[in-house]
Amino acid sequence: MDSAELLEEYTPGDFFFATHARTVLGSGSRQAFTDTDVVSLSDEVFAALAEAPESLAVGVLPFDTTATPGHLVLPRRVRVAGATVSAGRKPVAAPVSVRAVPEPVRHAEAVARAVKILRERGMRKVVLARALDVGFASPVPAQAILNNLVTDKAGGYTFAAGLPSGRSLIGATPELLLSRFGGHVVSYPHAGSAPRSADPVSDRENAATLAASRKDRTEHAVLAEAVVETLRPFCRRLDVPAEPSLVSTPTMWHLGTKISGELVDRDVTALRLAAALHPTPAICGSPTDSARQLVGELEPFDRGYYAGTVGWMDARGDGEWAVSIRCAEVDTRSLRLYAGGGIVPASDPKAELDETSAKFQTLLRAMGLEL
Ligand SMILES: C=C(O[C@@H]1C=C(C(=O)O)C=C[C@H]1O)C(=O)O
Repeated sequence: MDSAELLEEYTPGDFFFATHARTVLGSGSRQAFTDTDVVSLSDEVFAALAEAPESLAVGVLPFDTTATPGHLVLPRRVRVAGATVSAGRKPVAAPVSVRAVPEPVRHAEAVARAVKILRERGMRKVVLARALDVGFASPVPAQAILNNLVTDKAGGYTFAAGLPSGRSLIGATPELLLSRFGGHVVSYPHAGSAPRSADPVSDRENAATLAASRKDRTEHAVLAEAVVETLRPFCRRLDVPAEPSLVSTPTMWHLGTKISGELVDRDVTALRLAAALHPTPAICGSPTDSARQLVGELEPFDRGYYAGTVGWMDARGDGEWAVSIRCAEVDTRSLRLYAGGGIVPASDPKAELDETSAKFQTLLRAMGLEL
């Protein structure tokens, strides 16, 4: 089966996950698992895969795994092909309404409050997000949006996943939470951001400024340290570059650290490892519990499955789990786009607001919108 056909066949409710190496399409559900205890969810799913070794488990974990259930399915039909080649962009009808939640100025105020609270409480980082609600006159063309994300090469992991509500999470994220193939594990945390520019000179300047930014390097170090600390007990060897590198998508520059290791115990599955890492300070903060609580205090909405993880696992326990950012929760005639950014005591509210606007561009471009 060719990967372009899998993309063409995607219908809302299906699971779709495309990387530079493979495209996975899961349709229908022969068994579904919905649980707020991620450890038992991982174990249940792994046990079910043992009974259906030719299948895959696919799905999502939410941002707040204690409040919102993880949702995984063994699809009725799983098809896997090579890297996705797209046949070209598709038109997306213009929306009839766009509303920021909260108002941009309120987001900047929340960032200013976060900066103050971080200093008062001695916290290192919190990630604050905002949303855009977009309404359409006719059903949202989810397949066309997914198609355009693939065509734009908008992120290393282009995904769509059905949610318990019947809605779908659709996006293209650059960030790998965890992959496991045999004893080999990789995590590629991203933190520290700057927008791309159409002008090559300012584009290079933005990248150089990011690479040299003390604030962004601190923000990144908090994340890389947390990922290393969580993976260390599971690994007999862990390779951690001393310096973050510059990574890019068509819309953003980031600082990324590619961490790879060899597992002590191959019985630890990809999903268990992803659940142990989640929520990293890329999307929550540090310390984790205080940051999660602060997110609840400062954001005027529930994140649901934004800033969670999306991916697949097989019967060997191998799999790939990406951080579910640069995405939208798609309903019948509306969708909600999310974008967040890491706040540290040295953050500037206006710059953080601009960073979320830049991050919205991944989805807005796929929808043919210039905002
Ligand atoms: C939270 C998001 O992105 C995350 C936050 C980043 C940052 O603060 O610099 C960078 C990459 C992502 O880990 C998002 O896109 O919504």
